[in-house]
Amino acid sequence: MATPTTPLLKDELDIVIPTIRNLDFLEMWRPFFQPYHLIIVQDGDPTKVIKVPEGFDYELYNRNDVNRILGPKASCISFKDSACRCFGYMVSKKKYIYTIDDDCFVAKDPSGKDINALEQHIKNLLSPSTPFFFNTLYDPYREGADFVRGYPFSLREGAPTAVSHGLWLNIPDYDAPTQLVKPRERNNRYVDAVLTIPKGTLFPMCGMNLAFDRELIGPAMYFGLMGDGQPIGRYDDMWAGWCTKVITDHLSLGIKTGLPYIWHSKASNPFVNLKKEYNGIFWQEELIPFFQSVTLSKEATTVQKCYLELAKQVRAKLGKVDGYFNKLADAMVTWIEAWDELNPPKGAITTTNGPALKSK
Ligand SMILES: O=c1ccn([C@@H]2O[C@H](COP(=O)(O)OP(=O)(O)O[C@H]3O[C@@H](CO)[C@H](O)[C@H]3O)[C@@H](O)[C@H]2O)c(=O)[nH]1
Ligand SMILES: [Mn+2]
Repeated sequence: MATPTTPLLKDELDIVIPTIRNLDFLEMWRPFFQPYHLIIVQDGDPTKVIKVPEGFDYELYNRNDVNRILGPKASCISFKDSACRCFGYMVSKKKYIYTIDDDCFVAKDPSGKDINALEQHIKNLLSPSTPFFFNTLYDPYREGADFVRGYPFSLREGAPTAVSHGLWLNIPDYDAPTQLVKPRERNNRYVDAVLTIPKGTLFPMCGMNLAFDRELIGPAMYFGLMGDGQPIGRYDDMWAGWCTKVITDHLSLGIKTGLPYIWHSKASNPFVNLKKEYNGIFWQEELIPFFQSVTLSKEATTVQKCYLELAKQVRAKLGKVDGYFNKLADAMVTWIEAWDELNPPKGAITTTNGPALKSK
């Protein structure tokens, strides 16, 4: 009788789910997610009771918990926007994070087999990336592939993978204008590939189906100031992705995109999205050149140091685009302070009582 295998990274990975809805979607993921610990970040009204399906090991945080745990530093955690999910990254104690939206379901591959998205993300994270030289046969570490002729042997060791960015079948993650002109467009194209995003190239990171190595890049995964009281929304994951990419480039880490796919079921309202996004659509024409021009010093040897240097440059160069970026630069610093308070270096004596877990 074959001994049951322990799920990969069972005790080293947390699944972070932001939610304002219910968590029925977990039933479909049960075969893949049940062995893992969930961190549920309940957004919106904290008096609303979110039912977690039986049999899952979880901790759940609502806005009252965020305020209780972070005190005044809670100001850096967005309210009424999926950006709140980054609070889950901060309170986790695990090496890896997988975050997924509550309207994302198990997709099927072309053979009709259910896709274990978590397993593919783990494979992506546990194998190196190739940011310094593009391999035309895609992921060279994958079964049945390799480096192609002309690929320098000195670069074949690759770089540690910090982020694994998955994709979506059915409802693609389009911005509001695209959603408005193509309301019925569905993504049915399953591309069987995992690519490393080359060094020096930015990308639009979507938080819907995303995994990362928290120890390599966690402090950079701040999803910004979005939603309630802010002039922008739905750019939380984009902001985190641009900050993360300049930092992984600087620290010689890799980011992969492609497999795994999930099935994205809900198209959010394009008119509501347009209101949330309109500043972002306009500002990003200034933000992209800013991130493309960012340089970090050789003293920036940790993610926190990189991030604080970045916050300084945001204030200096983007504050003139809009006063919002001064607030965001402050929030970036607060985020790092809160991160370091909740995640002191191993062996450090801590004064905080740590996050009080609300599990069952
Ligand atoms: O105020 C809110 C709104 C939503 N959530 C939770 O966040 C995710 C995503 O919500 P939703 O599926 O409604 O939004 P999409 O437009 O499909 O999401 C895309 O935009 C990104 C948001 O910037 C998101 O990551 C993308 O996938 C769900 O789990 C909601 O329950 C929330 O917590 N607060
Ligand atoms: Mn959605």
